[in-house]
Amino acid sequence: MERKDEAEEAKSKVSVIETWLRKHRLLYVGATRHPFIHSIRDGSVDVSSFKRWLEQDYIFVRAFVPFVATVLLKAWKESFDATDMDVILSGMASLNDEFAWFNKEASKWGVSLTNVAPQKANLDYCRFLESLMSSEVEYTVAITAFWAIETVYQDSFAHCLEDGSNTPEELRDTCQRWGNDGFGQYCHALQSIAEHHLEKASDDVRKRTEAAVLDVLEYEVAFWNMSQGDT
Ligand SMILES: Cc1ncc(CO)c(N)n1
Repeated sequence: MERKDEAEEAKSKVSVIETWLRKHRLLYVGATRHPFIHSIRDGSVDVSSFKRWLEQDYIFVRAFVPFVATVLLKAWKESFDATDMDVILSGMASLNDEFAWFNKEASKWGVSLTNVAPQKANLDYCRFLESLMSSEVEYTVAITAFWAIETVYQDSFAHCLEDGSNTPEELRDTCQRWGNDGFGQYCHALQSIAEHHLEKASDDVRKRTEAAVLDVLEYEVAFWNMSQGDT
C-alpha cells in the first residue's frame, strides 16, 4: 500500500475541535439554535425577553473583559506566536465598542443598564469565567473556552441573518453585532489558535479543555433560558 504524503495526511485529519463538535453535536446545537434565537429569527420574540437578555448580557460582558485580559496575559507568557496576541487584542478592542453599543441599544429600548441585578444563570456563568482567570488554568484551556464563548454568539446570531429569516428590523443590529462576517473570521482565527495549541497539548490538558468547552455550552443554554424567563 502506498504511503500518503504528509500534506495529504494533514488534510484528511479531523481537528480536535471538529471531533468535539461532532461528539457533542446535540449540546452545541442546543446552545446555538435555542428557542430564544428561533424566536428572534422567526420574529415572534417577546420584547421583555429581549430586554432581559440585553440587561443581563451587559453584566456578562463586564465580566468577560477581565477574562479576556487574562487570556491576553497567558498568550504573552505561553505562546511564541505573536499573532495570538494580535487576535486577542482585536477582540478586546471590539469589546470596547461593544460597551458603547450596549448603551446605545439600551436607550433605544428604554432599558437602564445601571442597577441591574444579575440573575442566577448569569452569576453562575460569571463565576465560571472567574475560575478560568486563575493563573493555574493553562492558556490552551482559556483560549479554547474563549473561542467557544464567542462562537456560540456568532453561530446563533448569524443564523438570524440567513436567507429566509424573519428577524424584525429593530433586532437586526444586535444580530449584526455578532453575526457579521468579520466576527465570523475572528472566531475562525481564534479556532486556529486554539487548535494549534490543542495539537501540542498533553492528554490531561486536552481533557480539561474539552470539559471547559462543555461547561461553556451548558452555561450558554442556561443564559438563553434565563433570557426567556425560564429560570
Ligand atoms: C452570554 C454571552 N456569551 C457570549 C457572548 C459573546 O461575547 C456574550 N456577549 N454573552
